[in-house]
Order: sequence, then structure tokens, then C-alpha cells
Amino acid sequence: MTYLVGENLTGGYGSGPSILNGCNISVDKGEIAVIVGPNGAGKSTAMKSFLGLLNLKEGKVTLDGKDITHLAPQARIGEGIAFVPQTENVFVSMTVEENLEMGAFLRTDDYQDTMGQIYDLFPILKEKRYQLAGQLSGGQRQQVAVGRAMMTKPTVLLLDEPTAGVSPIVMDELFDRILEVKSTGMAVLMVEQNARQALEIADRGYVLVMGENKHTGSGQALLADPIVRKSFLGG
Ligand SMILES: Nc1ncnc2c1ncn2[C@@H]1O[C@H](COP(=O)(O)OP(=O)(O)OP(=O)(O)O)[C@@H](O)[C@H]1O
Repeated sequence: MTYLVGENLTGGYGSGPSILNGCNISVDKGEIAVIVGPNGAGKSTAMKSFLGLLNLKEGKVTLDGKDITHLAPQARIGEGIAFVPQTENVFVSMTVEENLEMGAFLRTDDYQDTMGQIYDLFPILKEKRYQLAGQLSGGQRQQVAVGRAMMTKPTVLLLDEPTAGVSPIVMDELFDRILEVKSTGMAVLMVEQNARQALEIADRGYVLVMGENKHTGSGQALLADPIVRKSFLGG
């Protein structure tokens, strides 16, 4: 049984047209799943359906076999889902460490161990822990955002375009860090514009087009597929 499953996801916004048209997306613990596709394909909307921010007309979302389709976003956090938005995802006027502490806001237990694990995963954050997050580079801020999300000790990490706006070198570094996060046993689901690079590290890849699964396979299989390469990866 796959850990997080979105099955036949169907729905849109208000009375508007359907944006998701029966797509299937899933990710297991210790895996990275990547959603790619053209602008407007419904990638972010699919992410919202896992977060509980979209009213599905059809389909369901299960976590560890439990149906969470009708759970509110707050309740899903309690079930182990954490989300890192694309932008404005750190408190710029707080230090790195204060940002991590904010992530533990709802925890009543001792979170020092978790903070230590996050510093092991992201050594640059330990080095800069007393600096203001607003003074960090884009790639470092993204690490703060991911670290903060991990302070809730989630089992699933949802990332919305974690490498948006960073240089190719920083992108590689971020993907390396995300591989490290995966190796802790986390299920990682992300939307990415940098499709080729993201598929390189994807255990599961989903090419969405008009809210449907156009191509599905391991990242390597999709990268090797001539049709995917020609249509979605620039040849
Ligand atoms: N809050 C909203 N209300 C109404 N329509 C929306 C809303 N958010 C997105 N849409 C529409 O849903 C469609 C899919 O958008 P979505 O952001 O999911 O696509 P995407 O694949 O993530 O695209 P991009 O790569 O451009 O971010 C688009 O036509 C968009 O205009």
C-alpha cells in the first residue's frame, strides 16, 4: 500500500471548469515524487488537493490507508503532512533558529533532537543559525523553509517549486538536500518547473496535462522516453 495516494482527483475552483480531470498521484515513504507539466496543467491545484485546499468533486486522498479526503488542512498537518510554499516561506526578520522554533510552535515535547537532525541535514543552517533569515541567499532560505516544515516531524513533505528562482548550482545543491531528506524515510512530493533536473532524482514522475496523467513512470524512464523529451523537456 502506497503511503500517500491521490486517486481519480477531479475538481476545480468554485463554479469554474474542472482543473483536475481524474489524475492519480502517489508517493511512498522514502521516495521522491515529482509533478511536472506545462503552465496551467493543474500541478499546484493537485498539490492543493493533498493539502485540503481544494473541494474535490470526485476522487479521494488516503494517507497510510486512511481516507483523509474530507479532513481540513489543519487536521492533515496533525496526520503528518507538511507543506512548503513557493515564496514568502520564511520569517525574514527572525533568525534561522527562530524560524525553526516557529515550526515547532505546536509541539509540547522537547524538539531539540529534531532541530539537531535538521542541522545535520542542512549544515549551512547550523552555521548561520543566529543570522536573520532575510540575510540569507535564496537557496539557503529554501533550506530554512524545508527545515521549518520538518520541525513538525512530518511523514510527508509537500514542496511547491523549491528551486524557483535559484541558480543552476544552487538548484543542484537543493536537490541534493532533498535527496538527504528522502533518505530519512520521508515521503516527498514536489511540483517543479525544472523538470529535467527534478526527474533525475524522482522515484515517481508525473507529467500532467490539462489535469490528466499524460505520462507516468520513474524519473529515469520519463527522461528516457523520446516523446516526453520532445514534448516536455526541450528535446
Ligand atoms: N484560486 C484559483 N481560482 C480560480 N482559478 C485558479 C485558481 N488557481 C489556479 N486557477 C486556475 O487553474 C488552472 C491550473 O492552475 P495551476 O496553478 O494548478 O497550474 P500549474 O500547472 O501549477 O501552472 P504553473 O506552472 O503556471 O504554476 C489555471 O487555469 C489557473 O488559472
